[in-house]
Amino acid sequence: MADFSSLGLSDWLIKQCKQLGIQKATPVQENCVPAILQGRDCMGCAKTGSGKTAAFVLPVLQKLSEDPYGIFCLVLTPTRELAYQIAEQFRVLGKPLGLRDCIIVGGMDMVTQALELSNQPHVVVATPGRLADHIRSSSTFSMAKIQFLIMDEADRLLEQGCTDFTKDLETILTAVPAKRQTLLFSATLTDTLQELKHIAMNKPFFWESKSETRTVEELDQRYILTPEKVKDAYLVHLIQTFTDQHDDWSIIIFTSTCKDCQILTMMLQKFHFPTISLHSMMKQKQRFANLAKFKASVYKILIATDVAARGLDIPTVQVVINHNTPGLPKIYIHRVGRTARAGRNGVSITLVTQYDIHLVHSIEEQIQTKLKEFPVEEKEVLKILTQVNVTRRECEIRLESTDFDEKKEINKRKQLILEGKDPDLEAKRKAELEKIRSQKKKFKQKIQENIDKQKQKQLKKKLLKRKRTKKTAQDSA
Ligand SMILES: Nc1ncnc2c1ncn2[C@@H]1O[C@H](COP(=O)(O)OP(=O)(O)OP(=O)(O)O)[C@@H](O)[C@H]1O
Repeated sequence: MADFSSLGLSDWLIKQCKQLGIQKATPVQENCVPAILQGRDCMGCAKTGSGKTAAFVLPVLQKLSEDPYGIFCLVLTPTRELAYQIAEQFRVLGKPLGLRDCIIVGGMDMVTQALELSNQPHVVVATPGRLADHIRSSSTFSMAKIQFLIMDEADRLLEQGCTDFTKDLETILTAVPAKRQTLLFSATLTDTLQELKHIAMNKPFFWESKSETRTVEELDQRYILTPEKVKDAYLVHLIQTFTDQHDDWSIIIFTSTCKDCQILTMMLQKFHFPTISLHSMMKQKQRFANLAKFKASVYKILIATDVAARGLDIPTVQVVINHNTPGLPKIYIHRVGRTARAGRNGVSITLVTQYDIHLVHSIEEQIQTKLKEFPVEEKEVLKILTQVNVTRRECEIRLESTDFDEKKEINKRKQLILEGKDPDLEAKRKAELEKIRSQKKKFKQKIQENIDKQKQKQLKKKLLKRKRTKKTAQDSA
């Protein structure tokens, strides 16, 4: 690992790093910092927990100190919690500069944010949706002079997943100047490289950590094969074992849906585990409060959806449990990357049902590592099976008696309205699309059936012809 002084960083920044216990540059910092200081666009792809944030924060602060003005730098990131974490790094490292930052994320007061933006902060850290709203609705601030556009978790920002940022990114990209430095970072950049090259247009410096595996060596990656019905009993057993054995361990459990996240939280609380949840159906203030309590180890277990899968840096997390096997290797890489960060050790355990085995194979292929089985005393699990499943059912019934599903529907409708769509028309459009899709499927099936029939006919004809030729040959012989 290189000394920060050899990277071209100023003494005050090196001193600031030292105060934080950051002595030597990690490879992504060693390679990207000099290129950024030279004024180049940069794409950095390095494993989770390898210090990508400081790789862009440090050179930006150095450039800012040479010519301080606002708004100098815009950082985009997919989740609200991550925006706060990045802003914190800017604030801590940029303290000697008297850095002014501003966080623009959904779920928080828009008027306060507009005021902060009009005060020309040096650095704006934002999620795309809320920033685009401000750009569309306000003329009290300008992004026209920014020198740096940074996209952290850049591949997620470009993905058209459950949250599609495309339109908001278009709005933001028209508000920032063409002459700028663009920096793109993620642990999984490679799938979206071509799209990203359109954003970082000036022959970007591309750096990718050279390693066969895509997860860190310090991570012990395990799986447990379990029938769906026994999954929760395994979960309770695992947590009981870890909490019995380690006082200071924190655990993140990832679930596939907000509802599952809520039910599991209720269930583990019933078993008196110090559990708290994080998902997108919660009010933003509650989300921040829960995360803060987990970070402070007031609660040792965080149950979360993929809203917590990327970027979050919580050193006490020793274990990540995937309650569902992630459908995409990329999601797996980010989830398990919440532990074993910055050279520490960690364990990940993925609960796998018989229907998920193909997913595990594609994860293993991508990460170039075989997951090992996690040994569990099955007898112990079976002992608690009935109690766990009864408790889960009770929690499900309790949740059904609240307006959780209704809230979800309302949230969906709210989101559509914010996007300028009519929820009823959208529902109709979706139903029609579904109808067309199923008609197409039926049509395809019919065509396939016809092709198969024709093939069979041709085959029969061929066989018959062959038989006849053989017979004529025999006759003439
Ligand atoms: N040079 C360094 N030496 C030691 N620790 C470092 C160094 N640089 C950063 N760190 C620490 O490493 C941890 C992980 O860094 P960071 O959050 O930037 O990782 P990342 O690469 O962005 O991970 P992810 O892909 O999960 O977002 C942080 O706690 C950070 O303070």
